Amino acid sequence: MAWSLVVPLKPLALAKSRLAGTARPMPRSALALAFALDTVAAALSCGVVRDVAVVTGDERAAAELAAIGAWTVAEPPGGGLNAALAHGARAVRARWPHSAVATLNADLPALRPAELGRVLDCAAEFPRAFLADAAGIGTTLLAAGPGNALAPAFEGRSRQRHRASGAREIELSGVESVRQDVDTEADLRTALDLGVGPRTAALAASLA
Ligand SMILES: Nc1nc2c(ncn2[C@@H]2O[C@H](COP(=O)(O)OP(=O)(O)OP(=O)(O)O)[C@@H](O)[C@H]2O)c(=O)[nH]1
Ligand SMILES: C=C(OP(=O)(O)O)C(=O)O
Repeated sequence: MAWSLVVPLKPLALAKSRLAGTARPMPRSALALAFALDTVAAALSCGVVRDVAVVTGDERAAAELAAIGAWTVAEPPGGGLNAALAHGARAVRARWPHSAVATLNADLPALRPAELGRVLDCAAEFPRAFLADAAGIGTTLLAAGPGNALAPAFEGRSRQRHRASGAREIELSGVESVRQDVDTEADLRTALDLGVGPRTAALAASLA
């Protein structure tokens, strides 16, 4: 099955607020952009991904992500993350009416295309499916097969919410790179240990 991915991205100046207040000042905007570029580049290299739509109100991020092959959808007014994702899914279905669609967080800098492919192949067996994040509380990917509404319920304890919504939890092992979102400095260290994409690696090296 060919997938369209919807990747949400906050304005860079507001993103990654949990990387603030650490012992050393972190360039949060630059990190958020590096994570998004590495996430989207890896997703575009996955054999079952047809295209990646990034929903963002950030012009610089939109331009840089378009330059590596994503298409961009303007942020809908006043909605927050779930509204942005639902809007992105509608834009995908306007372009590809019978498409399978999956959301993918923009903060997965260790993402490996083969692991994403395994998760999407598993998701293809269910009307809706999701993958819990590494912490076991949130969600990094929510998928809806052709003809099924995405019905995103992200933010906070979204693993539980997605399970309660009837989406099937994907319980594959060996897909850590798809689960490892980076919210904190400890998450960043774990992602660096897994192996991150080139933009995050270069930025992390310059901070070391
Ligand atoms: N387009 C869009 N993306 C969002 C919005 N809120 C969060 N995101 C994205 O959703 C994903 C998960 O976001 P969060 O973990 O809540 O936010 P974050 O900026 O990554 O980190 P914090 O500021 O520390 O919460 C990331 O890809 C964010 O960029 C929103 O209102 N609009
Ligand atoms: C918004 C979510 O992610 P995070 O853990 O990055 O806040 C979520 O998992 O629903």
